[in-house]
Amino acid sequence: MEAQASLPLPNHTIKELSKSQAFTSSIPSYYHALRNPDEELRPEDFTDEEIPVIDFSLLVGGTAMERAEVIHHLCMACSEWGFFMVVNHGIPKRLMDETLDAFENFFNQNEEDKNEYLGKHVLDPIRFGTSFNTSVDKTRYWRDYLKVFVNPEFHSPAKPSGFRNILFEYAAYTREIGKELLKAIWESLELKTEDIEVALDFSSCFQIIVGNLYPPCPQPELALGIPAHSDHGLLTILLQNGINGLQVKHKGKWLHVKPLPNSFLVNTGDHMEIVSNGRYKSVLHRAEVNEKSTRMSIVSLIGPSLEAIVAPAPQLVDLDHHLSFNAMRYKDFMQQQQANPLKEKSILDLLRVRDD
Ligand SMILES: O=C(O)CCC(=O)C(=O)O
Ligand SMILES: [Fe+2]
Repeated sequence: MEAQASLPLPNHTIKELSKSQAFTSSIPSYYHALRNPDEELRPEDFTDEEIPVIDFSLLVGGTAMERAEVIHHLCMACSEWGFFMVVNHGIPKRLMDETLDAFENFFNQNEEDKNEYLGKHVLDPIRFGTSFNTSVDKTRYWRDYLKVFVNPEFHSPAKPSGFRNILFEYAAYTREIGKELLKAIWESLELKTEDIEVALDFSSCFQIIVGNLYPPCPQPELALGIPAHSDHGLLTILLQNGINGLQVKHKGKWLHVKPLPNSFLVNTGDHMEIVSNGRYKSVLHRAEVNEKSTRMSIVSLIGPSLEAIVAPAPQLVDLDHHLSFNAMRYKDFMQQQQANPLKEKSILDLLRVRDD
C-alpha cells in the first residue's frame, strides 16, 4: 500500500462511481487499501472459529440462574473475543427491515439532498460523506456513509419522508438493548451499575447511528470498505442487509463474520477497554467489499456522555492490575479519532500507561 502525497478530492460518491462504470475493470491505486495487486491471499491469515452467541431473552426474562449463565458467557465473549452475536433481542423484524430501507432511500436521493450534510465538522450531528475522512485519508475507501447523533439530543435529516420516525424508533430500541447488555457486562466485572453510570454520566449517554453503503467494486480484492479499526464507544450494535463483508480480528487472524438470521452483531469499543482497565479489549474489525452486490450496514454505537472524563474504574485497579489508561474527555477522544486517518487502535494507544 503506497501512501499518496495528496489524493484528488472526491467529487463523486462511491454510489455514483459504481453506477457510472467509470472504472469497469480496475480502480485507481489510491483505492488499493488491502494489499499489492501481486500479493497472494494467505489462507493462514484467516480463521473460521465460531463467534459466541448471547441469548438476550434469558438476560432480561430468564430465571436468576439463566441470567447468571448468560453473564458468565458474556464475560467469556468480552474477554476472549470482544465480539458476539445477540439473538432473541426482541427488536421487531419489521423495524430492522424498515431501518435498512430508510437508509437505502436516503442514499438513493439525488446528490443535492445528500450534499446538504457533506463536508461538515466531525462533531456536527449529521454528516454525509465518502471513504472515512477525505481531508486526511491516505487511502480512499469504497464506502459512502451517513452519521447521525441520536442521543442525548435526537437529530435526523428531514428527508426522505418517514426517515426520522424510523430512525427515532430504531435508536430507542438499540439503546435499550445496549443499556441492558452494559448492565450485564458491569455485573460480569463485579462493578455496581449505579457507580459506573455516575462515572460515565450515563443518563446523557452518547449514541450515534451510522449507515454504511458499500456499492459493488470491480477489484474487491484490493479495496476496503473501511480499514481495520476499533470503535470509540462502549458497545457497537451492528445490523447488515444480508450481504456479508465484516471481518473481525481474533487471536491475530481475520474471521469472515456470517451472522445468524435476525441477529445483531455486537462489539466492545475503546471506552470499554478503558473503563475495564484493559480486561475487555476493543476489537479490530474492517469491511471488505464485493464485485456483485451492494452491502449496507447500520451501526448503533453507545458511549459515555460526551462530557464525561473517562478513566479505568478504580475498583479494577490494584497492585496486580496497574492503571492501564490515562483519563480523557470522551468528546476529545472521539474528535481525535474522527479527524485523523483511521488506523487500528491509534487513539486508544495514545492513552496507554506504560509499565516501566
Ligand atoms: O460495515 C461494517 O460491517 C462495519 C462498519 C464499521 O465498522 C463502522 O462503521 O465502524
Ligand atoms: Fe467499526
